[in-house]
Amino acid sequence: MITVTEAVRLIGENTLTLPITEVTLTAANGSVLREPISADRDFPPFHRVSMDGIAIRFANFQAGEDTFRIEGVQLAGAPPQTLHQNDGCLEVMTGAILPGNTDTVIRYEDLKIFDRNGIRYAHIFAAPKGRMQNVHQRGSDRQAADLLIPAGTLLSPAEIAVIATVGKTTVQVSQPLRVAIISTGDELVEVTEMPLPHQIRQSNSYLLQAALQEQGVKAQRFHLRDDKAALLTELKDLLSRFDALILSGGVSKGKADFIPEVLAELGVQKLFHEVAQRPGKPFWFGRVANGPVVFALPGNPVSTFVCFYKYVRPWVRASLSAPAALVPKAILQEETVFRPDLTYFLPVKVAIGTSGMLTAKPVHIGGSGDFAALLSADGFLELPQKQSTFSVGEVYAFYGFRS
Ligand SMILES: Nc1nc2c(c(=O)[nH]1)N[C@H]1C(S)=C(S)[C@@H](COP(=O)(O)OP(=O)(O)OC[C@H]3O[C@@H](n4cnc5c(N)ncnc54)[C@H](O)[C@@H]3O)O[C@H]1N2
Ligand code: MOO
Ligand SMILES: [Mg+2]
Repeated sequence: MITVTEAVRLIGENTLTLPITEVTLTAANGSVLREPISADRDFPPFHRVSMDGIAIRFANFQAGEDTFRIEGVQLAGAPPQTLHQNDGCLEVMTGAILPGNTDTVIRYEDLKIFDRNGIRYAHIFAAPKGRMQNVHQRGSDRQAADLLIPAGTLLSPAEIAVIATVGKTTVQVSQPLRVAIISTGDELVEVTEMPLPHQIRQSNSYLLQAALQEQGVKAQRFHLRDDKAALLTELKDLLSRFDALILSGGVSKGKADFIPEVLAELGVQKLFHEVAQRPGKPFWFGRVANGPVVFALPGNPVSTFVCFYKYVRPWVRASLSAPAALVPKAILQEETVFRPDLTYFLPVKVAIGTSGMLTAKPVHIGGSGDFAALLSADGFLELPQKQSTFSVGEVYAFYGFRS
């Protein structure tokens, strides 16, 4: 049996580097960027008018002028005009380039336009604060060639907008991770079936599929019987078609717990079996040399759950070259005693305390088969192996499963 820290290390040493693929911008959301994105021009690329109104030379206002003859209109999208008379003005619209020979924009709300002898004037009644008022200055956000988005970023709508503005219609991202979720067990029937008294509907593969979906991974589900020959044939096929297999069930000491021996027969090298933790002690992990990775998670649903968030999710993110998920700390709210020499993953409900820190209240759970108890929890606190009494006010790593 190995420690949680050892298990994390061994899994971390077996992250994959996925090949790069080029996708269209419209299909890139949720993928991991594999090329840096730089600014092709300054942001903004010209002095951009940011309010509808008029543009003047500030020096003229400073010299005492408050009424300006309107020379014309500068619309957004029109090539730049130039103010001809120093004491004149041009009407300007949000998004337009600032006209030549002007440096200040005054909003329509701060002026009055009137007509005298067929000539239009703007009279300002709220003094402009200074040069470049209401002008979004060229290069003030980013400069041409600045790095905007580093490789490894998980693309979200904010990145998609920036990639669009630099003129890229396709982008290099990580190829999708091919994951098979495999539930095992003769007691399990499909969700659509009516279980007999000695059967249950299977839920772990749905849990895993949903949790992977949150990481942008579309996994396929399979179900296999506790039949050694069938397991050998089916798992052999799945190992040849996927980057990772996530199994649930069949890894403990039962008469039908065939998974470790079947994987060994199929040439999957065992990296560990059994981790000093509760729940999830019978967790098995291995890999085909330079090939697919196999997580064989214990079947009890809460174990599957904990092992996913503690081990599988970080591996998925690292393999996608995505940044690691944040693991905040939370302040324990109730004394908890756990004597076995194991790391204990305690289900908790969290809140934001008066200090602004996360606080964690233990959620009672009837063992690792009681997954309904997780409906009242937000995640798990990792209570370290070396300690047995965990006091109020102590802080521990919190693995949340609600986004
Ligand atoms: N003699 C021992 N027995 C057990 C030990 C042990 O150390 N010595 N460990 C216990 C622990 S801890 C766990 S966790 C389980 C792990 O069992 P397996 O990985 O072998 O899983 P199964 O036996 O197939 O199933 C266990 C339990 O979980 C239910 N299950 C399985 N798959 C699903 C699914 N897809 N959806 C819903 N529920 C599922 C299954 O029906 C069983 O009730 O072993 C202990 N035993
Ligand atoms: O992992 Mo087992 O779930 O401790 O019951
Ligand atoms: Mg078993």
